[in-house]
Amino acid sequence: MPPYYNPTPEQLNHWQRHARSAFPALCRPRAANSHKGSHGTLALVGGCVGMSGALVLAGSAALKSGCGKVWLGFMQTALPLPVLPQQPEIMLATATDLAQRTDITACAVGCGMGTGAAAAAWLAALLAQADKPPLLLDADALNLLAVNPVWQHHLQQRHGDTLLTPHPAEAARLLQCSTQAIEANRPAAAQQLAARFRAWVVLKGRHTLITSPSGQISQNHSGNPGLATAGSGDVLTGIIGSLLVQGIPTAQAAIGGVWLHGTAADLLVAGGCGPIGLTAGELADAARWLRNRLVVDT
Ligand SMILES: NC(=O)C1=CN([C@@H]2O[C@H](COP(=O)(O)OP(=O)(O)OC[C@H]3O[C@@H](n4cnc5c(N)ncnc54)[C@H](OP(=O)(O)O)[C@@H]3O)[C@@H](O)[C@H]2O)[C@@H](O)CC1
Ligand SMILES: Nc1ncnc2c1ncn2[C@@H]1O[C@H](COP(=O)(O)OP(=O)(O)O)[C@@H](O)[C@H]1O
Repeated sequence: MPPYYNPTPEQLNHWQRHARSAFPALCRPRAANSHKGSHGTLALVGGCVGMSGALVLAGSAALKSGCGKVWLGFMQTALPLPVLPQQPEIMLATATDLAQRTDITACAVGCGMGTGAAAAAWLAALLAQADKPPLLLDADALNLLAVNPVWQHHLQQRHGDTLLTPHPAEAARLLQCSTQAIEANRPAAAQQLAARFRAWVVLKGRHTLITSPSGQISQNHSGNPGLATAGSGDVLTGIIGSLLVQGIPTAQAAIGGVWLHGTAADLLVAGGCGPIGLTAGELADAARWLRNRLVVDT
C-alpha cells in the first residue's frame, strides 16, 4: 500500500457508508464484460502556452477517476509534446483539431486556457452549438464568459447539462461584484449563478457548495487547506468530467466528485502528505485508491 494511504478502519468505514448512501453510482463495480467504450470519452480543452500543466493534471485525474478515454485539446498552434511521457494513455490534439471529433461523451473547458483571441474564438464556436454533450466550464472559460453577454445567452439556451466550477473570484467576475460579496453570502451567489445560466454550479473554497439548476444546494465537508495549491481545481475538473462520461447522474458526479477530491486530500493529510506541500498531482492517485475502496462487492 502506498505509504500515504493508511486511514483507520473507522475512518474508511465512515467514508464508505457516506459515499454508498449519498452517491451510490460512484460505488458500483464495473461490469465484468465492460470495455473502454463503456466508460466514456472525456475531452478536456485548455492548456495555452505555459499552462499545459493545468490540462495534463486534469487529464491524468480524469483517467485515474475511471473514464475510458481522455483527449486533451491544447490551445496552442502545435502540440507541446507528441506524447505525455508520464501518461502516454492520454491522447493529444490541438483544440482546433479536437473540435472536429464526434466521439466525445462530454467536454470540460478552461483549465489553463488563457483568455486570448484563440481561446475566445474556440469558446464562441462551441457555445454557438446548442445541442452538445454535457459541458463543464472552469477557470479561463468562466473568465471569458464573464465579459461576453452574447455567449452567456448562448449558454442559457443549451440543451445538454451545463456545469460551472468557479472559485470565488471567478464567481465574482461572472456576477460583476467583489469576491468579498461572494464570500459574504455563498449560497445566494451559487443560486444566482445556477439560475442565470440554468447550470449546475460548484462554488469552490472551504465547504464547497454544489447547486442544481433549480437552486437546490448541497454543502461539501471534505477537504482541507492542503488543497490551496496550484492545480487542485484542475484536478477537480478532471474528476467531475470523468464521472460525467461514466454515466453517473450529474448530481452524483458533481456532489460526489467534490467529495472524492476533498476526501483524497484528507486521506493524504492523514498519511502525513500535507497539508503543507501537498501537490495537486498527488490527489488523482489518492482519489483512485479511495474510489476502488468505495465499490460495493457483488
Ligand atoms: N500548472 C498550471 O498550468 C496551472 C494553471 N492554472 C491556470 O491558471 C489560470 C488562472 O487561474 P488562477 O485561479 O490562478 O487565476 P485567477 O482566476 O485570476 O485567480 C487569481 C485571482 O483570484 C483570487 N482567488 C483565487 N482563488 C480564490 C479563492 N479560492 N478565494 C478567493 N479569491 C481567490 C486571487 O485573489 P488574491 O487572494 O490573490 O487577491 C487572485 O486575484 C487558469 O486557467 C488555471 O486553470 C492554475 O490552475 C495553476 C496551475
Ligand atoms: N482551505 C481549503 N479547504 C478546502 N478546500 C479548499 C481550500 N482551498 C482550496 N480548496 C479547494 O481546492 C480547489 C482549488 O481550485 P482553484 O481555485 O480553481 O485552483 P487552481 O486554479 O489552482 O486549480 C477547489 O476545489 C477548492 O474548493
